Amino acid sequence: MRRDRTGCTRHRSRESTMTDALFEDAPRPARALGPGAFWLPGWLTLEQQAWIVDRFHEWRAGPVPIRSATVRGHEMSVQTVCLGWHWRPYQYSRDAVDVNGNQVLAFPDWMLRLGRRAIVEATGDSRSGDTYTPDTALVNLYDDDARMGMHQDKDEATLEPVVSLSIGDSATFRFGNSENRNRPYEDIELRSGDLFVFGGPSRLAFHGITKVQPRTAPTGCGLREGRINITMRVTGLTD
Ligand SMILES: O=C(O)CCC(=O)C(=O)O
Ligand SMILES: [Fe+2]
Repeated sequence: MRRDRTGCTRHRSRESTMTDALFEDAPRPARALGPGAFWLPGWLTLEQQAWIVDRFHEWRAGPVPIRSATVRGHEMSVQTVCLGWHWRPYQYSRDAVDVNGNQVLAFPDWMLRLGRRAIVEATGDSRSGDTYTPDTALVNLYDDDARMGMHQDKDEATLEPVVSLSIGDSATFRFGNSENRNRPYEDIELRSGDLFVFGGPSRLAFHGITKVQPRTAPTGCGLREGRINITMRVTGLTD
């Protein structure tokens, strides 16, 4: 038994222990996919991921239960629960008028602090940590077959950056251009613990999830199957 770099416990044969030194997982350095778009692999520790998954189980139960939003008569394959403001295609409200009319849970303080740290570490701009004030989070749950088509996050009244955190199964994230959903785009694999930030000139880039890789969630992340993605945003709305 050994622990890998992410603290993940795995059972290993003697042979695989020997070959690890030869064929380690390639390192995944932080990188920019475009101006204002930053990918920081392995940003959350397994402990943080498991703690957030515990919170997710609280959120999904209510006061507004997790549900698949209906877009032009079709249910999305992803299920969503919101914090701070409730999102439905294509607007925000405090009350979940398309679910049960209840007010969504408040946006938690710890998530505000996490969002600020994410922005500072992604952009390298320490001042942004004082001003970035996300007031909503969309928490998406993907099963093996769930996808999210190419879209822009444009229901917010500001162009403040979006902070995205992934936990559980890996997924193929397609990050494109701001003109349309076609090429040029780049496909990257978002794994459990990865941070992705898009703001500035990339804030309105089209993006989506083309595939979830079942059974790739690392041991200890809190999810045995499926994928959670949290996107924090600044709605720019007031009551
Ligand atoms: O699941 C993801 O990584 C992306 C989610 C997303 O684009 C959204 O919720 O608007
Ligand atoms: Fe999005």
